[in-house]
Amino acid sequence: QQSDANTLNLCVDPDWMPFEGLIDGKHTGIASDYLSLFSELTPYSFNILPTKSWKDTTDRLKAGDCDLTLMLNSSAEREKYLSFTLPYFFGPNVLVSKNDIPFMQDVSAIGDLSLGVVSGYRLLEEIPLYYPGVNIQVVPSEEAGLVAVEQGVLDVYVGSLYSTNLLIQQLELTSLRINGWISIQDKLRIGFTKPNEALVPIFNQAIDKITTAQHNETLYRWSNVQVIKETDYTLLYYFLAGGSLIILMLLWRYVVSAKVMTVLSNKNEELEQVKQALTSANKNLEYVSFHDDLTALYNRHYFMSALKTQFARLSREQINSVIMMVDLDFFKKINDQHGHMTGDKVLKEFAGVLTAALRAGDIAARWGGEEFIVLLPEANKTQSLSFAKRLMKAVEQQSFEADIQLTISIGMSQHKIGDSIESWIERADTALYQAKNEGRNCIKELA
Ligand SMILES: Nc1nc2c(ncn2[C@@H]2O[C@H](COP(=O)(O)OP(=O)(O)OP(=O)(O)O)[C@@H](O)[C@H]2O)c(=O)[nH]1
Repeated sequence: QQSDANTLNLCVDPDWMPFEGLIDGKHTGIASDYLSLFSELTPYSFNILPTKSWKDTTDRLKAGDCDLTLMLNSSAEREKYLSFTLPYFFGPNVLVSKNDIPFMQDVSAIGDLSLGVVSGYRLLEEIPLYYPGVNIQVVPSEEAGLVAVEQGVLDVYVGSLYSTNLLIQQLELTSLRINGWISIQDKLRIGFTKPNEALVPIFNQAIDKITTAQHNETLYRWSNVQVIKETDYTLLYYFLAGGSLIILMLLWRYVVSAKVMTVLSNKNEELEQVKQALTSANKNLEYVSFHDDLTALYNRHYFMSALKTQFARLSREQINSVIMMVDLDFFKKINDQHGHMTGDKVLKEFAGVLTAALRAGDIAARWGGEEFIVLLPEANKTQSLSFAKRLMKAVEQQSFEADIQLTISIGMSQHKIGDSIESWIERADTALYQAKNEGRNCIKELA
């Protein structure tokens, strides 16, 4: 249902502030900041199809009316109809209860208490998996869950720190406290419907380009996280007039509650620190597991999983695509003559030259040592040959560390009917072997 090739139909969650919302039909929240970034960093523009609820949004994604949604966790259920980018926004999930429940370090501390979870949220799939036996009560929305805790119908509610905290403030649910945290974090990604899964690597590249400063700016603009700790002094004033005995009693009560508040406030600080440490550790882990640390290109593991995601569609629709193996010639000599450190610099410089030559949607990765692999989806023979020649020329013109004159050998294979991922890569590898045997600094192709 795309209105033109570069316009995507976007469905959002109309009621999940500060992540996103539709206010008078206008998209707002953290997701709207990221939408502006994606409009700049990709060739796509977005047409927002208004929906009434998150359920309506998921129904329209399943029906294929929308092409994507911007901020959601992946889950086994959602993988059935969506393909996900890398996560780009991380946030903790917290436990909310009335004041009189002690601080809860994770879901296991809940015991027999009832726990409210919103219908359709991924937490509903994952909490029973990680914490079997918890007394879960399904609620229709975050607001309904928090109000149920305020009214004593539910003991605890679990949800995102940012959205629950905003709702507690907006609805003035002053008896509620953010009173613990759970180890299941939100890792929010873009979800594309299956017919649009080819866009995943393009948006992954855009996500890679978002700077830490841009992430932080968005987080600070919208999160405004102030864990609520207000004390109601009205009763105190009233009883003060009543007599010194009552004053003494109240003073005693006040001292006790102040102590509780201090403990709570320390816990909230701890929670904030844990949250920050978790967020950056997770980001780092994601990055390290998908990238090569020397060249900062994707690694073999990421390449294989991205290829797997695209392969079914390329095969099914018989889309012309090419795999290219690129190997630096006589690299051992460079190490031997100039040292390993110089060798490392040359590898990094080459990765820069390779990255600059890519089109949006191409995926390049370090295959191992001085060998690199490139997937050119939707490229015919002429286009891929011209890419290979352009790359060889760029390497020839690059002034590498220590004035090294580098050349490369390239083996290419066009995807053909009946190919498996392995047979396709193996032909590119054989073509590279031939290029090496025929004197290097050349391109060989196996159909
Ligand atoms: N500096 C550096 N060298 C590496 C790295 N990984 C692999 N190498 C070196 O790359 C060299 C590859 O040598 P060979 O497989 O003989 O290939 P070659 O010398 O490039 O020769 P041809 O590929 O046949 O042209 C070895 O000396 C490895 O030690 C790395 O991360 N840094």
